[in-house]
Formats: sequence, C-alpha cells, structure tokens
Amino acid sequence: MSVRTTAPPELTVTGVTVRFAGLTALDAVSFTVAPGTVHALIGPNGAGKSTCFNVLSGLCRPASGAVRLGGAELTRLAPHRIAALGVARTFQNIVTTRGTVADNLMLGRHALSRAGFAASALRLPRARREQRAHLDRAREIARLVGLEAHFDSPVGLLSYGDRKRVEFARALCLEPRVLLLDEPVAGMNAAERAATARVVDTVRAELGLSVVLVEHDMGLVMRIADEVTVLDFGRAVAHGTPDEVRRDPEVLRAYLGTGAEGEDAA
Ligand SMILES: Nc1ncnc2c1ncn2[C@@H]1O[C@H](COP(=O)(O)OP(=O)(O)OP(=O)(O)O)[C@@H](O)[C@H]1O
Repeated sequence: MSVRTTAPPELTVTGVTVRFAGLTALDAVSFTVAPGTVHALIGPNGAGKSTCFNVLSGLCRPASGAVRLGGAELTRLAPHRIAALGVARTFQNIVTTRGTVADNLMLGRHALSRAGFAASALRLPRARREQRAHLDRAREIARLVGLEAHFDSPVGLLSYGDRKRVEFARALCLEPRVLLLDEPVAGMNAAERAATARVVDTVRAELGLSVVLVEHDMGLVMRIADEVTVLDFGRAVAHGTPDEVRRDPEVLRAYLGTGAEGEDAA
C-alpha cells in the first residue's frame, strides 16, 4: 500500500508568469512551501490565486517560470502526472453528489491501484486483497477528516460541511505529499469552519504533508498558516508569517486600496 512516511520535498515556484490575451494574471510569482508547513495564498478578488493553483495542479501552463517538487519538475506536466508525483488538490465548488462516501474515496484510490482493470473484473485474489487494503486506507482517511460515521452513507444526504470534507478526503486518498486546498471553508458556518481547521491540523500532523491554501477567511488563514504569500494584480507583494503580513503596508494597500480607508480588509 502506498503510504508515504518521509517528509515531503520543498515545493518551489520560481518566476511564474501567466497571460490571458492582454492580461497578466501572474507576473513572475515566486514562493517556497517549506516541507510540512501550511502556506496560504491570499489577495483580493482577481489577484491570481486560482490561476496560481491551476498552474500548480497542471490545469494552466505558464508562459514562463518553473514549479518544482524537490528534484521533480512539475511545470507543464499533465494534471494526472502532477497528482502521481504527489500534488493533489481540492476544488472550491463541490462536484461530488453521487455514490457513498466510500465510493468517492475509492475513486481517489483508483489512481494508486496496481492490480489493473482485468484482474479486478475477474476478482482475482491479488486484486481482492488490494481492494481490501484500499478500502481500509479509505476508511482510515475518513476517520482522519471526521467522516467515519458516514463512510457508507450516500454523499447526497450529507450536510454541506461534510460534503466539503468528502472532497478533502478524496484528495487525501491520492496519498499526496502536498495538498492544495481551494477555499476549504467557503460557505461553511462557524462550527464547520472550526472543524475544518482542526482537520487541517490533524492531517498535517498525522500524514506529515505540506498544505497550500487559498482562502478568503482571514480568521482561518491567521490561525492555521505558517507562511503567507500575498498576491495583488498578479504580483507577489508580500511574504511572511501571518503576523508579519498583517502589519505589512503593501498588504494593507492591496486590500484597502489607496484612499479607501474604512473598507473591509477581508
Ligand atoms: N481563463 C481565463 N481567461 C481570461 N482571463 C482569466 C482567466 N482566468 C482568470 N482570468 C483573469 O486573471 C485574473 C486572475 O484571476 P484569478 O481567478 O486567478 O484570481 P483570484 O485571486 O483567484 O480571484 P478570486 O478571489 O475572485 O477567486 C483575473 O483578472 C481574471 O479575470
């Protein structure tokens, strides 16, 4: 079974530029995600956070720049190759409404399956053993994210917060070394947000992975991030700990705009 126990490699983003027609969505953006840390990408609407996630996960090819995971070059690889190298992502909008929690998590395990379709279809002993091991691991991951009691429940019957957690667990089922979380608490109530923050702490501690987080909820970012990169109009305008970026004049300017005193900063 593919369970990684060593520390994740460093994820480095160097001079990444993305252009859409005349618009520069990312302008020579660089940052480093240290092994085993939670690194948040924040910034106002349109700053380039989603574009950056799309580059990291292979959905968008940069015009220039590089993304590396340890010694492996990820730049311009197809999404499934990037996932196989250990970078899994969640999506902001939940697409999962069909099947049980177990079914959805087993879809995540499918990419790791070695037995092959024919062996599984013929129910050969090796394939059965492998299926059993994957199911056990999926159940273990459901426990980590607090979904064990719902393991056999249809996803469509779960609360919004639980369905977001299914998406989280599905990404974890790929046994990533780096997990990209796209707005994991968007639309959640306060209790669900607090529960998700605890889950991020738990998976980081128990699985030892690095997390890259895009999130508008500043309370969550300040509570769980070790490092923050602030994007504004496609440029990385600040890096630092949550406390450092909170006090950075460039960050205040990006969020409030010049002369826009009194606007909401989040
Ligand atoms: N496929 C695309 N084609 C053209 N322009 C795009 C495309 N995707 C993003 N953009 C533009 O690139 C810029 C960065 O967008 P992006 O979605 O990355 O920002 P964001 O920080 O994620 O914003 P939000 O917080 O609103 O999700 C925006 O001006 C956006 O309109």
